[in-house]
Amino acid sequence: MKIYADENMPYAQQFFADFGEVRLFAGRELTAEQLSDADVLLVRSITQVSAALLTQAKQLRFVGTATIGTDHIDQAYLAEHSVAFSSAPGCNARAVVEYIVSALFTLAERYQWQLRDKVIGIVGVGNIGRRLVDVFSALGCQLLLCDPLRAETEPDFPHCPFEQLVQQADVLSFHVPQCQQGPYATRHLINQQTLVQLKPDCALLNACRGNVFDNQALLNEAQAGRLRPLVLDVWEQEPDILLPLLPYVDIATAHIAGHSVEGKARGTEMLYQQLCQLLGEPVVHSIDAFCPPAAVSAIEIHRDFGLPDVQNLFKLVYDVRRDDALLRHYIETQGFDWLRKHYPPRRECSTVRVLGDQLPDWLYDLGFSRP
Ligand SMILES: NC(=O)c1ccc[n+]([C@@H]2O[C@H](COP(=O)([O-])OP(=O)(O)OC[C@H]3O[C@@H](n4cnc5c(N)ncnc54)[C@H](O)[C@@H]3O)[C@@H](O)[C@H]2O)c1
Ligand SMILES: O=C(O)[C@H](O)[C@H](O)COP(=O)(O)O
Repeated sequence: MKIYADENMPYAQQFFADFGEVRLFAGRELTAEQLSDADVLLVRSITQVSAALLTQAKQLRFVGTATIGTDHIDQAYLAEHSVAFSSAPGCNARAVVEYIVSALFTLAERYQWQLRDKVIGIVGVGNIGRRLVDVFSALGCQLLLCDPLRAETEPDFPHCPFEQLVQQADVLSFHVPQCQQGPYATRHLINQQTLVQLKPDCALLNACRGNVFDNQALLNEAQAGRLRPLVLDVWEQEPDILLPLLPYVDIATAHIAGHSVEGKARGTEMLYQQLCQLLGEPVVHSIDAFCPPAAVSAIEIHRDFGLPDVQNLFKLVYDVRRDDALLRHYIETQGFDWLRKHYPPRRECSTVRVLGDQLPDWLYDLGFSRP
């Protein structure tokens, strides 16, 4: 069996070598010719799996993407050609949550906010949005949730229509899939018109897909002197992002919100489990055997613990300012894809056990492990 895997998919050899030869490829450079003998294709978000790419892949049985988003996959084509498909829902949700929490802690410090005074709007309450609700509820923040699809099927879902959210929120964080058309299209949810309706200092965070925000509209607004806190992990036209926007962005990163060691490894593991199921093989590998130990795996706390302490504890695990600094330093010399390929290891809060007496439950709701 020939297994083609993106070179940025961690542990691909370890998970898949039992099934055959694992060949690594550069995500944006894969050609139809290369896939002529492929049985399995494993991609990340930068490979467009289209009819054109698969024209010569006559023996392809399985396509997997080690990501949550699936907008780069022509799933209808795969179904028509009886090629099994799997994504990795939820694999890096925790990493994105920790990215957003770190970003909001940074903004709170920079603009002297009390997070509890802010109305936080979450657009898209799926795998990531739900976890954010848990975390921000644990921190005592006020939340408004917008997810019209959930509202349709869950009568108790506390849906706030987007138009209302735009007017009321102090912070808006987006966690929707890329969807170009239809009643729930997400393209340019933030555009010239919605920007005018927002509170002037409403912070905008995008860690889902670049074209959910009209980047040129953000630039126009900023160049007209209307500045607001901005956090962008994803951009229109990656990897060729709108560089003039950069000076106006508080936290700018290279589509790495989900790139924790665990998030990426879980993505590979989930595809491995799917392939085992397809082939009727037992699951014998797990990321526990492959992920290295975290530098800090336990801390002890023996006193009252408040929000400032949590912010410091969070920084011990992940501080998004590191990734912002890397982007600003390297974007023009090395480029967007280089930053992603050379992303320094980042662990999730779950790798740190917090020990101590009478610690509040909400500490663990944030993702830290119990003793
Ligand atoms: N930056 C990163 O590294 C990174 C990492 C992981 C995921 N993502 C992106 O984040 C997105 C969300 O991830 P997820 O795991 O939470 O996905 P999910 O599918 O679990 O949840 C998405 C939610 O958005 C809702 N939704 C769809 N259209 C909407 C609309 N127009 N308005 C409001 N809500 C809408 C859906 O009903 C669903 O509940 C993914 O699709 C992916 O594109 C980015
Ligand atoms: O949808 C996702 O899961 C993320 O956007 C994913 O982490 C993107 O990263 P990539 O697969 O390109 O490394």
